[in-house]
Amino acid sequence: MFMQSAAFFHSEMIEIKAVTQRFNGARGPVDAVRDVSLAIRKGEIFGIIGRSGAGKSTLVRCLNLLNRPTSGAIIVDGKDMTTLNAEQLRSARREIGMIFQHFNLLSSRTVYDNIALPLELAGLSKAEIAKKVTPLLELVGLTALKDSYPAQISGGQKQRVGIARALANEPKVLLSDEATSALDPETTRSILELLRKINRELGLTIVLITHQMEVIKMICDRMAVMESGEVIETGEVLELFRSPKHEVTRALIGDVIAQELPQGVLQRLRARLAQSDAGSGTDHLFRFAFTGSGVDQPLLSEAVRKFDLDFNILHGQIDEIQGQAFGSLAILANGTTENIQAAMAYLTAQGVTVEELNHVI
Ligand SMILES: Nc1ncnc2c1ncn2[C@@H]1O[C@H](COP(=O)(O)OP(=O)(O)OP(=O)(O)O)[C@@H](O)[C@H]1O
Repeated sequence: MFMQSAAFFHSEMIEIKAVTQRFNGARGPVDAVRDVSLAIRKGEIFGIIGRSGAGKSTLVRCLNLLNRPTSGAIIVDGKDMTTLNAEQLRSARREIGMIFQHFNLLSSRTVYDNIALPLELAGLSKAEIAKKVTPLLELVGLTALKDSYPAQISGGQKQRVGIARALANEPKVLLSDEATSALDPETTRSILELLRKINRELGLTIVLITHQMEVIKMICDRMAVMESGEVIETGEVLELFRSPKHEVTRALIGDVIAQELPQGVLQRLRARLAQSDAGSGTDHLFRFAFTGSGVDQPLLSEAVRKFDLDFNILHGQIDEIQGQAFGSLAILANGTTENIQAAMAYLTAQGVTVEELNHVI
């Protein structure tokens, strides 16, 4: 009884302990991942975000030992992956499914046979395979397309095949390496909804890597931000959106705003901010984040009146993150430096998170 309870209370599905992955690049050794430690809980969707080259793919490939870390430990469901022999590793890998940006389907096999592949490799009979593949087709909504070939289906449908194939061995963990990066926004949303459904219905732990904050915002519970091989910030998604601490996290959030502004507006904005930075302008770009009751209070008009400012709303969004209303506004504020500072202090005191974006847009 006591022996079991230790395992029972073990709520971490994956522990990454001081992992470093060194490669010998053309210009000498490169630490693609440097001294990373993270704990990923059972049943959560954990997002890892970073710019291209930050080390996300390398880290996620360490989790199933597609990359063997140079140092450190990877513990999945209580097992240290780095100490397993070849046979043990094969069986541990069956508990970790993976999906990819370019789907990696076999073009000569039908949808059904692509999903069946891992089961064939595991030596199951045709009847056993049918028993597993049929409900998987149903789960991902592809029953009607089971006899189609990859060339005959859309990108979103291909990723659904990839997801069903990754689930065939009933894994405990699903790794997603930029699984929606090749898809349009609407298809991205439908694939992320499917991942959320699988997470809830099967209790599957999902580790998702992406370079898009939108993806994190839509489905992740907690997240880590990577830069130059290191994890620089980690926490609840809502908390990081509300008050990002690191410049890179702020810039990734700023990207969402920059992407949604029309090109002309963005150029004029950058020109105005450059003048202010050079000391001859009075514009400042801010992002205001509100949660809960702050969303529906007239705080902004109060600040404008009280401190004699002009606010030009450039971008606004009200979302739900982890079930809580979350509002974000990008505002170009114009006024004296003194008044702007006083207004921002006032808004902060009212519970608004205020962040200057001049240097990240
Ligand atoms: N096999 C390898 N040999 C040498 N260097 C490598 C190898 N794999 C990755 N790197 C280097 O490690 C760094 C991190 O790469 P990685 O692919 O993990 O980043 P990423 O965040 O996933 O970016 P992207 O989204 O562009 O793939 C890069 O500088 C890359 O050039």
